[in-house]
Amino acid sequence: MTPAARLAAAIAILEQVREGAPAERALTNWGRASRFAGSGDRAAVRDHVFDVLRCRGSFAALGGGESGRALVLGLARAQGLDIAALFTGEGHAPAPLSAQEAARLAQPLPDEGTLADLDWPDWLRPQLQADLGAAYAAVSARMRARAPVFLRVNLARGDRAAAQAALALEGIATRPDPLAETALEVTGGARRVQASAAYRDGLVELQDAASQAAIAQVPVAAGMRVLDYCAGGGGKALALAARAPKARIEAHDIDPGRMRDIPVRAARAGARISTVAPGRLGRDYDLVLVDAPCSGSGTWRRTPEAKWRLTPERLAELCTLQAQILRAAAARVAPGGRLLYMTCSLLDAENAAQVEAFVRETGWQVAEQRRFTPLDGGDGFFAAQLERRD
Ligand SMILES: C[S@@+](CC[C@H](N)C(=O)[O-])C[C@H]1O[C@@H](n2cnc3c(N)ncnc32)[C@H](O)[C@@H]1O
Repeated sequence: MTPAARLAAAIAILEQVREGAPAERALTNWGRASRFAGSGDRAAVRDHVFDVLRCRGSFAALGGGESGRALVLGLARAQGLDIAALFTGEGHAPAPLSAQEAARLAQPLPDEGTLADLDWPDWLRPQLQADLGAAYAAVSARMRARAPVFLRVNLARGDRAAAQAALALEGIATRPDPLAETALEVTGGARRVQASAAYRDGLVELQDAASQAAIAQVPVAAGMRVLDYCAGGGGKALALAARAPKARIEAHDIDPGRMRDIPVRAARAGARISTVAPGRLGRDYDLVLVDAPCSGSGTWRRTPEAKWRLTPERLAELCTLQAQILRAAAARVAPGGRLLYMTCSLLDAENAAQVEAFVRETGWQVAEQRRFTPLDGGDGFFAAQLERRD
C-alpha cells in the first residue's frame, strides 16, 4: 500500500469508530477485508488510527471536524506530511482537498500547549490542571505521544543483561530503564516480543516500568502470606512472586474469569500463585495488594478510546468502588501487616484522596506513597503502602 492508501484506510476505520465500533474491532474488520495489506501496512494503519484517537481533540481542530477525513487531515498536518502529494484522489489515495479544507489548512497552527489542552476531555481538564500542578503542561504534551513498550525481567529466571542478550538474538533491541532494576524498554522489534523464546520461557513479561518500580518498593519476603485482592490477569502478583519466590501468594478477583491466564503465566515464570474464588478468602495476610479498578487515565496513551469514554458519573462510581474495595481488603490484613493501594490513574480523587479518607477513618498510617507520571518514563501510576498499627 502507498502512504496515501494507508491514510485512506485510516479514514475508513475512523468512520466506523465514529459510528460506535471499538477501534480494535474496526481494525480487525478492515484487516479481514484487506488481504492485500502486508504486515507493515497493517502496523502503519493501526498507528495512524491510534495516533488520531490519542490526539482526537487537537486533530479535529487542525483538520476541521470529527469525521475520519478531518481527523486524518489533522494528523497529516500535525505530522508535517505533504498533504497535497497525499490527498490526490489517484489510485487508493484520499480525494483532493476541497476549497474549504484548503482554506482551513492555510490557517496558522495553534501553539503546542493549546493543542495538548484539547486532547483531554473538557470536563476533566480543570481537575487534571489542579492535580498535576506545575507538571500539567509537560504531562499533557507527553500523553499525546505513543507509550514506550516495557518488559519486566523475571529475576527468578535471569538478570537484565541475560534477557537483553536473549532478546537481541531474536532481533528485539532493548535498553535498561532507570525506573526499576527489572525494567527494559524495547527500542526495536516490539512486535516480535510475544513470539520470542525469552517471553515464552518466562524470562520476560510485558509490564509497564512504573508498575515495576512500585512493586520493587513492596516489602515482600519468603514465607509471607500475600493476597492480590484485585488480581485480574495477575501482572502484579507475578511481579511480587519474582521478587519473593517463597512467599505464599494468593490471587483473587471478583470476576474469576479474569484470572484464567494466571496458571499459564505463573508456569511460564516458574512462580507459585494460587487462585482463590470470591467468598473463599482467608484472613490475616501479611500483605494485601489492591490494584484497584480505576479510570486508567495514566494509561490513556495505550488505550486512548477510554479517555473519551470516561464520564463524570463513571469516575464518581469508580471512586465509590475504590473506597469500598479498600475497606474490604483492609479487613484481610493481619495486625502489623500492610495494605498496598495502587491505581493506574493520574487523578487525586482516585489516589491520594482515597488514601487520606481511609487513613482518617481507620487510623492506619501511610508508610510510603508515590505518584508516577509519564514524565518518569512509564505510565501514570500511584502506589501507597498503608500500615495497620493496632
Ligand atoms: C486494574 S485491574 C487489575 C490488574 C491486575 N492487578 C494486573 O496487574 O494485571 C482491576 C481488577 O479489579 C477487579 N475488581 C473489580 N471490582 C472488584 C471487587 N469488588 N473485588 C475484587 N476485585 C474487583 C476487576 O475485575 C479487575 O480485574
